[in-house]
Amino acid sequence: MYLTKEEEQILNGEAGETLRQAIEILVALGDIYGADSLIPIKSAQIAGVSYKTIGDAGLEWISDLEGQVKVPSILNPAGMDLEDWGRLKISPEFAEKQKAIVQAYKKLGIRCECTCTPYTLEGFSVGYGDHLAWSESSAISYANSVIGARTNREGGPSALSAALLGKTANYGFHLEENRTPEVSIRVECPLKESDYGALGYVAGKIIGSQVPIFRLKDAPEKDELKTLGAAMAASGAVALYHVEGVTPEACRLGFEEPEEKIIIERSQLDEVYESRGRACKEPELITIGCPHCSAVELKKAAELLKGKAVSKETWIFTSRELANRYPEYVRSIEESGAKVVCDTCMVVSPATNSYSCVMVNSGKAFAYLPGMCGAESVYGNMETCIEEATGGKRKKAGGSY
Ligand SMILES: C[C@@](O)(CCOP(=O)(O)O)CC(=O)O
Ligand code: SF4
Repeated sequence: MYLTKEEEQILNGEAGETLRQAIEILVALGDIYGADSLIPIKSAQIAGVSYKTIGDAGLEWISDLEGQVKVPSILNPAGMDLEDWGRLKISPEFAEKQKAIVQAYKKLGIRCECTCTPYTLEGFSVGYGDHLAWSESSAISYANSVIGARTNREGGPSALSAALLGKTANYGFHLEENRTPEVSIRVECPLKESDYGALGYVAGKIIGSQVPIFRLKDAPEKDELKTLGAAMAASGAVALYHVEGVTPEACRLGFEEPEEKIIIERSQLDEVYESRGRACKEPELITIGCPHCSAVELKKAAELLKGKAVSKETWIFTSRELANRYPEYVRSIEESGAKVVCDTCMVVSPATNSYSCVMVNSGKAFAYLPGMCGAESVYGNMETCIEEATGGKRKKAGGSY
């Protein structure tokens, strides 16, 4: 791989040990994947924040790093709500470690709003064709597919290295030729909301890490694309997809039909919804917001919960910025007894590990909860999740239940 004189000096340790390590990681990846050079990036999104997933070894590594990131950089969800960790009964020991991890990242100049939907935040804009180094799989999929930006599936350490250098190795999805669809997926039935999560769950299992182009009957909304991509990245390893007539590259570049073709039927999606009888019958916990809820999703949850009371533990995850921007939605949700939780999620928080059956409206959470939290997962749309949470109960006049 070609390195500039300055990059050579960094590799020789002339800019300090942190940058030497960082460039070493990027050069190693570049050599493995055949990159010609390092290229500048617009931003970095760094996964590997929850103490539950990175542990003491991760904390130690980050704490030893020095210097400042060179591009706008932001963190993925942590293991707890950083302002109110007691509400999901996180232990003080965990909280101490988690705070230390976030502090260590902050010292490097990284924004500590912990979210997997950074593209919704003020001052973190991402545009078509931008090169990025992002590492949370749903955010990667959204940036690549829905925005038309360019990022590989970075790991936490490589995204952090890229943030510190302001560069990444030029291979994979940074190159136009690797962004062409390899398989076409036709779906004839109409799709709505959580159907896209079910579709992503089914599609990801079939296509693994291929780049698909979807031919759909309806044009999905942004949140539906978010949920589709998140699920495909979890049940498979899809980092980029196109939707004919919808996503920017499909519209601008007009791809040819790939040779490999798949048809997904309604019955395959129905099987995901039918998980309830198979896995567990009685969810003890309801979780919404994987990926983190958008303003539209928060509003919908608030409307569905208005005047109702939850009888089961119910957590709704979003970014702190959106929760602060829409206090009226948060109020409506919390008046029902449900909790709006920021900075974390049902997958990376240790809180979920104390439940054995969890209901979700996310194909990604559906795929990950058994492995990452030891809980069976049950799939439903947001309405069904809220019905399950409230048991159909309405709040009595005067506010008592
Ligand atoms: C589950 C996931 O969304 C977040 C957990 O990863 P981490 O704790 O940020 O390394 C990982 C991913 O899918 O990229
Ligand atoms: S909410 Fe879902 S998409 Fe976001 S970090 Fe957690 S598991 Fe990943």
